[in-house]
Amino acid sequence: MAAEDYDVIVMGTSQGGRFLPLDLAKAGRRVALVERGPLGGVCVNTGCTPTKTMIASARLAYQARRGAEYGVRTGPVSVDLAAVRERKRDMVAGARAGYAGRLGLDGLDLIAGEARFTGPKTVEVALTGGGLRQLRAPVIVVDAGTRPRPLEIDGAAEVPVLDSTSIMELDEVPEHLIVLGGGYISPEFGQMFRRFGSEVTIVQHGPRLMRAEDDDVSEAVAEVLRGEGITVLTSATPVRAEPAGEDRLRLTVRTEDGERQLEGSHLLSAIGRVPNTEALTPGEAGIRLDERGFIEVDEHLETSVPGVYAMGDITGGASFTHSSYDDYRVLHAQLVKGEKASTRGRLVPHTVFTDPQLARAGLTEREALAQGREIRVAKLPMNAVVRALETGETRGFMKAVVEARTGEILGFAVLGSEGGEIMTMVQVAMLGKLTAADMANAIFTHPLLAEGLNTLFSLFDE
Ligand SMILES: Cc1cc2nc3c(=O)[nH]c(=O)nc-3n(C[C@H](O)[C@H](O)[C@H](O)COP(=O)(O)OP(=O)(O)OC[C@H]3O[C@@H](n4cnc5c(N)ncnc54)[C@H](O)[C@@H]3O)c2cc1C
Ligand SMILES: NC(=O)c1ccc[n+]([C@@H]2O[C@H](COP(=O)([O-])OP(=O)(O)OC[C@H]3O[C@@H](n4cnc5c(N)ncnc54)[C@H](O)[C@@H]3O)[C@@H](O)[C@H]2O)c1
Repeated sequence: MAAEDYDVIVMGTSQGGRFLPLDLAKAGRRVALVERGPLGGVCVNTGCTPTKTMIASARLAYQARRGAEYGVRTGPVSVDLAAVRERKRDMVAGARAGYAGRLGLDGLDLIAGEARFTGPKTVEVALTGGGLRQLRAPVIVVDAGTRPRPLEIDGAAEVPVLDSTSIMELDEVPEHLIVLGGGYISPEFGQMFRRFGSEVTIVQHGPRLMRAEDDDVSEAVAEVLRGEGITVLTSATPVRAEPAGEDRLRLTVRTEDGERQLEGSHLLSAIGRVPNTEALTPGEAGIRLDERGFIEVDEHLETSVPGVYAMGDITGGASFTHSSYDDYRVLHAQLVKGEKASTRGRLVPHTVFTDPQLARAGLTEREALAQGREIRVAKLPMNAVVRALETGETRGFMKAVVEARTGEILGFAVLGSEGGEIMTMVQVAMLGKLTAADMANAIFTHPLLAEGLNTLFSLFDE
């Protein structure tokens, strides 16, 4: 079968995969866009959009139960998970349709199917509707993402194991949800389902939740979760799963005090993600993978094969929608505008959508010390922020790490109400090279959460 020639082939329709082909087609290139799943990738379909939509329902349930604290009487609160799911499905459908509506462009061929490399610049697509197509292009962009890491413990095949996608399709609130993992997904879903009414046990094999954070930060997150009635087990490794009577399962975990058995109604595995590289057969093109199976790229996002680029989670870097979107910026500059662009030195923040949110930009205290920097650290509990007191959202704290001599802000973490927004203010200050003194002396409106930043950064004056 003769190959069809294109200027560019893009695989995957996520952050870059959804914008880059449009830009390229508008610039007069002939583009093939190949997608094996629903349009929009993980973020829109099974990641950010649905989770944050469901988290909003969970927060409302939580707030409703706290009504009396604010002098507001509410009746008993119950959650209709099927209705929560419906709201989530509508949100996802809307986001997906919004993107699909923009695709009708001359020069852009959307091909539904699974792409695989057959050579450095040739791709075969197994069409969703049956049949094959052969494509060829001098430039190929891979935005094929990741999927949940499968649980590989004894008995995993004998019990239903939910992942971050299937758990959002439940229509009844689990009686007791056991969550494996202590990264991003586990606390977001753990707290969500606790607020929906489940008993929740989090099993984290590391000694702390969110190990990339400083100890005091991850301890505070665990405290918040425990405060809502979630059992958080750390240094606990799942070793075996088995059925335990009707609709129940038993999980054996290895802890420092020996083996322990947990019984629950549902099991969610959130133990990380693996790259979608198998189906892609990158070896056929000579594309080098790292030891974890992710695609190796340089600072320009070019793989070991010139003209073949990769972006997003499949490159094994920060796994966020905004970092994937920034990869798009880098590729847009190079492939559309013909400029040089790089991922080097970029400041990638993150926000975990627990309530309160955990957010960070820049270095942790541990990372700054490991770099041999002379630092000063200030911490302010959220209950010292007037707005937090007034709104009854006093859990958590803010933490700033600055260079001792110059006051340069090296890092900022917050566990607090609207933590992501607060962190972003400090991130902007970091981008603008403002110092701790600038933040201490700025006039912020009273009584905003932002005002707490005056107080936090003033602590460096003491
Ligand atoms: C539950 C959950 C919640 C999340 N919440 C957040 C959040 O709040 N904020 C945030 O920043 N990030 C969040 N993320 C992470 C975010 O979703 C990802 O970082 C982001 O989607 C990565 O985008 P990507 O460009 O790597 O591609 P992906 O979104 O992974 O999309 C890859 C696409 O490629 C397609 N594909 C794969 N292989 C092939 C092939 N061979 N042929 C054709 N098509 C193929 C797939 O079908 C998919 O559509 C969350 C993730 C999960 C799982
Ligand atoms: N708010 C957000 O930005 C957001 C939300 C959800 C997911 N995400 C993205 O999705 C990605 C995947 O999230 P995740 O939480 O699955 O992965 P993760 O890599 O963040 O965390 C995996 C967790 O599983 C634990 N673990 C690993 N193997 C285990 C095992 N065998 N048994 C028990 N625990 C084990 C690890 O110690 C770690 O705590 C993240 O990298 C993140 O970037 C982002």
